[in-house]
Amino acid sequence: MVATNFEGFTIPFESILEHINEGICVIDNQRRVVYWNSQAEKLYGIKREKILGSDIAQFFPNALALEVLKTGKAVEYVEHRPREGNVVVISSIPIKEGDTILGVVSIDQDITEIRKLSQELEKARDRIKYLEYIEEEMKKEKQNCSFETIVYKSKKMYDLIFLARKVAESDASVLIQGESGTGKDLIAKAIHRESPRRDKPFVVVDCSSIPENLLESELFGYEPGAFTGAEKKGKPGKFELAEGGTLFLDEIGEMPLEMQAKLLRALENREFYRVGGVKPVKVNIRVIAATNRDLHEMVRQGHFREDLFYRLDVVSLKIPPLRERPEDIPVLIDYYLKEYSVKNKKVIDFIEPAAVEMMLNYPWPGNVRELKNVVERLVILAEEGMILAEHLPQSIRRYFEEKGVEQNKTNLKKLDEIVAEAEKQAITNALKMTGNNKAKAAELLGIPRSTLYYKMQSLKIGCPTS
Ligand SMILES: Nc1ncnc2c1ncn2[C@@H]1O[C@H](COP(=O)(O)OP(=O)(O)OP(=O)(O)O)[C@@H](O)[C@H]1O
Repeated sequence: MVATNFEGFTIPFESILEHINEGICVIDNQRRVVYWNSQAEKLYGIKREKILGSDIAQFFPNALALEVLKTGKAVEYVEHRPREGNVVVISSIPIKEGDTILGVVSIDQDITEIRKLSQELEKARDRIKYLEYIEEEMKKEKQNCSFETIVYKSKKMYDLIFLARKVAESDASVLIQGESGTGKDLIAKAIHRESPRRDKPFVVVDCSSIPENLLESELFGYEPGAFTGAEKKGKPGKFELAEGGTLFLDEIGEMPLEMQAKLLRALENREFYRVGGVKPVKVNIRVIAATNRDLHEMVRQGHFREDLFYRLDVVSLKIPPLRERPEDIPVLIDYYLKEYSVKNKKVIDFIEPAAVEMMLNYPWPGNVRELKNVVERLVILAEEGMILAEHLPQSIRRYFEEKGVEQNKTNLKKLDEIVAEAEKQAITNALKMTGNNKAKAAELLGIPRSTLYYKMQSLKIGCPTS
């Protein structure tokens, strides 16, 4: 190796070339490898002793250096994949003396890691773009906050939403019934948002959470000084606050009977009295009521006024529980996976099939609310974008464990039946073979005679005719 002197200092090129990060290969004009540094050894896994002096084409038939040796023209930054998983960038420069080509030096830079990192970066960018996209889509849906936010695929829900959309255009009272978590609230809001009253208030009264003695003033408001502890100026009730819009009476089944009578009067006359008031207040509202109780049954038992029931139940919407519309489960899982992926900035790439299987077969007593919470939990617990069955809450896993035990019990019963069947067959055969001689049959079967009698009786075996 040539060394250059600079003011008496010999520059150790060999040592420098040995320690740089690029693989260096020099060939002479006979294509023989005359220099091969340690980085090239590492890069290509070929020891110096093996390659030095050999024709480079033996090791790299398509080596760029061969081309450069022919043309005498430098080629720079060409990407090359010498081995599976390796990416290098090669520059090959001819070594010339005048017009004569003496050889070629190639500088190979391993960019495998850089390439990997940039691919990761690209992937991360794609993920962010994906999350931004679904976030945008969901925002659009939420802005409407109408029927677009209701996720379903089942015929049952399709029919229900069809009816709800139709009724939204009218002013009819609506009674929404369904188990807790089936989406009564969601549908009530959607009806309001798609009704001509959409720009007016949607006022919610949760009849189950207001103490009985306050319910009247909550609904109808009160006049100044109506009762101790009341605000001096008096206060408008929910009826007045909903003027022009929709009053949503949630958990109507919890309303006390006495209050039901007052509510009925207000709904029929479209006017009411504030507590302590003497002047009737006129209102223009639409009423939507909801309950998870069986109102029909409550009417039958005298816990709910029949006249109020019919007043509210002009249009009846019964939301089926999730277990009765399993086709909705996958779309709901998908929807909430997207929602919580965005919220938690996590992309889910994989869900263990067992987890999906369990979610599809679970009866969801808490309906969509329960499913939504479970999916949120799964996204939070997911590691490296993977959701596993073990991430499901105990309640669901226990359900399947218990089901497994039941299953085993029935399998055991089957096993008993199989054994009895086999015994019956063996005894019948033995009796046939011995011409119904029970002593001989017992001997043949290797059991005491008493056991044979017992088995014949319990398995209801008569003496077979041959
Ligand atoms: N079809 C659906 N699509 C999307 N989300 C739904 C659907 N049904 C219910 N949800 C969601 O499930 C949760 C519970 O729904 P909601 O509060 O409307 O139920 P509910 O029947 O009013 O329950 P409760 O009787 O306990 O008040 C909400 O977060 C709601 O957004």
